[in-house]
Amino acid sequence: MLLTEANATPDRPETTPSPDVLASPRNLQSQQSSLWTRRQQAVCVRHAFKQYGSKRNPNHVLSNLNMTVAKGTIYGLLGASGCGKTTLLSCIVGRRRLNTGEIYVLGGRPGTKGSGVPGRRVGYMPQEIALYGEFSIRETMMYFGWIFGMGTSEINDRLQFLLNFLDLPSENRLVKNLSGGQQRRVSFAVALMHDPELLILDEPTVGVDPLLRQSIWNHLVQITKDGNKTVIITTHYIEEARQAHTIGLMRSGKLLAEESPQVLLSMYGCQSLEEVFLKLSRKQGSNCNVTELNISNNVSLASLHWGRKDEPVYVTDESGVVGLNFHQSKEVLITDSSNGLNHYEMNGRAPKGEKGDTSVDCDDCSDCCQLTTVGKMRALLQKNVLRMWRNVG
Ligand SMILES: Nc1ncnc2c1ncn2[C@@H]1O[C@H](COP(=O)(O)OP(=O)(O)OP(=O)(O)O)[C@@H](O)[C@H]1O
Repeated sequence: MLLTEANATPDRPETTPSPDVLASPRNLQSQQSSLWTRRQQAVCVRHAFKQYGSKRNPNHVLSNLNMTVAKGTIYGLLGASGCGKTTLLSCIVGRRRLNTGEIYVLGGRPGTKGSGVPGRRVGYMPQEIALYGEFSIRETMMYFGWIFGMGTSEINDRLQFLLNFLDLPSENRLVKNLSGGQQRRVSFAVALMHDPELLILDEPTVGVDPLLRQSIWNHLVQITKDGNKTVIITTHYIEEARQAHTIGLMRSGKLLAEESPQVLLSMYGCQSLEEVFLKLSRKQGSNCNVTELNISNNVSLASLHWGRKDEPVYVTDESGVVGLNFHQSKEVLITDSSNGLNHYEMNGRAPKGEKGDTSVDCDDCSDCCQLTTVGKMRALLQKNVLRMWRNVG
């Protein structure tokens, strides 16, 4: 489907409408039905707008973007460097907020009851490495396992699997002494640690050798097979995304297409996804209006040299969403209190100048930032002791 809202959603089953709905005008019934279908998706983004910069000099990064990620699928999000993939993922995991638009994650809005964000229903591997350098691999896994409410023996089992699967070095090696590629794999392992329902991976295969890359994809295919797990993945290797169930081709702040790889290839009569993307980009380029030209991310796709932004990236500390950090962070969380979106600091207080309720609650609240669980206390204690100890001198 091109340049339109995705509709890969099941129809609502026949149920007896509530008295409210019976009494309402017809249009309310259809609104309710579409809200229902949005909530059935793993992720559903509607009419998303996001800009950086000032009002006078805005950098429009997301521009009326719609995205539908069905449960139990792998969704490959592709686009040239700077087109807004990381920004979109950050909004999905609740690290940033949209200017306008709606996001539903596992049935709720990020930061609200039942959304699973923040929480252990979601595993997020951010693009940047943001681990505690003075932790060993094992300590890193223990720390995040406890944060996610896992027991020590469960963590140990999972650790052995992940060390093997991701071809990691000895569990006793300190993170700061690992190569960049190894650190990225530790970061990936952290996202997989608690076996989340929704995995959001921002370029997990960068710097990974082709054999391991293939086994990572095999694993993703395997975990989504029974329909209970969903993966959103961005990658520089456009052809590897053929293994995804759905591909979202992103350019200039929107999705040019959202379809299965096979449908895209046959629809555009192309041999490769890269060709499809070029065709669509040219088409969009020729339709471009003034507003779109103002968008900063019209990077030629031909080169596909997808570099990195040099902006510092905010990392949520101890939130159970991102949790990876070289330094202590006061990253804000987002909650949605009756129609409005608010920022919150990790201590639950609204930042200066912002009003709001301090509750950030969700159904599976044992891991929410609002509650301090035994595991979380243990993890924080371990973190502070280790960091103090290893930084002596
Ligand atoms: N915190 C920020 N403040 C201002 N501008 C930002 C910020 N973060 C990103 N941008 C800008 O927003 C645009 C989209 O960036 P984003 O990181 O989302 O792109 P991307 O598609 O993930 O790129 P890449 O593939 O290189 O990681 C870029 O022009 C970038 O410079």
